[in-house]
Amino acid sequence: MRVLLTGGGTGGHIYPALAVARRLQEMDSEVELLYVGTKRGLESTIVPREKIPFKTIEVEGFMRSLNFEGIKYNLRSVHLFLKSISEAKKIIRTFQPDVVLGTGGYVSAPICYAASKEGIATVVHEQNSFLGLTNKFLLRYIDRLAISFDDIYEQMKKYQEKVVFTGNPRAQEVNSANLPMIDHVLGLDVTKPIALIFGGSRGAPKINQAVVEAYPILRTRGYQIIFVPGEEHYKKIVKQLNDVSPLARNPHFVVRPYIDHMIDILRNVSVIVSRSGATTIAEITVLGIPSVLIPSPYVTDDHQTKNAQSLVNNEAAILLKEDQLSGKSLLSKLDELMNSVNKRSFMSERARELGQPRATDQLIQVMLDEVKNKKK
Ligand SMILES: CC(=O)N[C@H]1[C@@H](OP(=O)(O)OP(=O)(O)OC[C@H]2O[C@@H](n3ccc(=O)[nH]c3=O)[C@H](O)[C@@H]2O)O[C@H](CO)[C@@H](O)[C@@H]1O
Repeated sequence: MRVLLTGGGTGGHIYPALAVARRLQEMDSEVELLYVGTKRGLESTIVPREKIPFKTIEVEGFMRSLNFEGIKYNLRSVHLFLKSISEAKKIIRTFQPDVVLGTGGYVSAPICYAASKEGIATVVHEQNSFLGLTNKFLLRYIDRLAISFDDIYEQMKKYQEKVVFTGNPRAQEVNSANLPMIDHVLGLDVTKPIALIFGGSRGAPKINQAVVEAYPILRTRGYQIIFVPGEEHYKKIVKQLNDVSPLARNPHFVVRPYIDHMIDILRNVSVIVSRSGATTIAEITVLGIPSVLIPSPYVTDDHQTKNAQSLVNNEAAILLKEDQLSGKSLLSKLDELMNSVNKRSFMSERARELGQPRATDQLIQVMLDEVKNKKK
């Protein structure tokens, strides 16, 4: 079977596609994969490292504001989009996939559109509790839309028969990974609580700033912390922290620009402080990790607040709004969780109730069903 995967820009769109890729390879050693992304998206570094054949096309998003600059930018995007459809068709005709899976981000629009026009089984996965712009556009052309939050169903209107609930495939991957038992991770003792602080796949300056503000007190608490400010912000943040107190003298406070093998870390942390991107949510719930969620207010239709709310409503996470985020509030939420085993185990159970441990297999089944349907 030949499977074309596409999706990108940020990790939240890439890791679900990779979870499907790895599971397909486990199920069928003969499966042929091709991943199509853009040069600028994170996929251009993440996917080749996974040794999955990778091709790029040029495509850009649209600007929401319609001032002169916005219109100029959007005209260029329309031009690129039309060009990218013919590039996509070429890739599809050469690779001849049995099925195409799109996991969102601009790049999946021309690929999934072209695939459906070429009569190929096309499945799109939406990670969020809100239908993204790309997926909204694709809905009328594709065969199935797989979703991760039930309440999105209402937004589908006349396309509801295409919608199927699978969950986010990254959940099954992090849950079923066969990892050796270890006693240390990044030099920290896994038998004692570790908190992981990060701001999605690209880092979040406001979260980074709050950590820098909290650091003078945080370092004296002696908590084990893994802090991931994001590649782009790493150098500046390390300098700011070192100015307060050299990191070398605080071995329980580990800072990394990006974590390549997040599964190893996730399986060994007791608390997470992060944005509420949908794929992070899928990981937190399936593993039952207590969390402090700080939704990004800069995303479409405030969807990260909706993502976070699904956990908060089940008492599985603490919500910290960005406008209330400071060194002080971050420290107080961290204290609340790091100092109470009972609270952590209660939240852990509540989070796990929302986990989706069979999501990859369910999504693959939908893809296989569509391949069969096309052959009928
Ligand atoms: C600003 C923005 O547009 N964010 C969107 C983007 O977020 P973003 O890409 O940040 O997505 P998520 O939080 O959903 O996923 C991040 C992924 O990156 C991984 N990770 C993160 C840091 C690191 O060092 N190493 C690593 O592997 C996480 O474990 C997770 O698997 O896509 C999500 C899924 O559509 C959306 O819900 C978010 O709203």
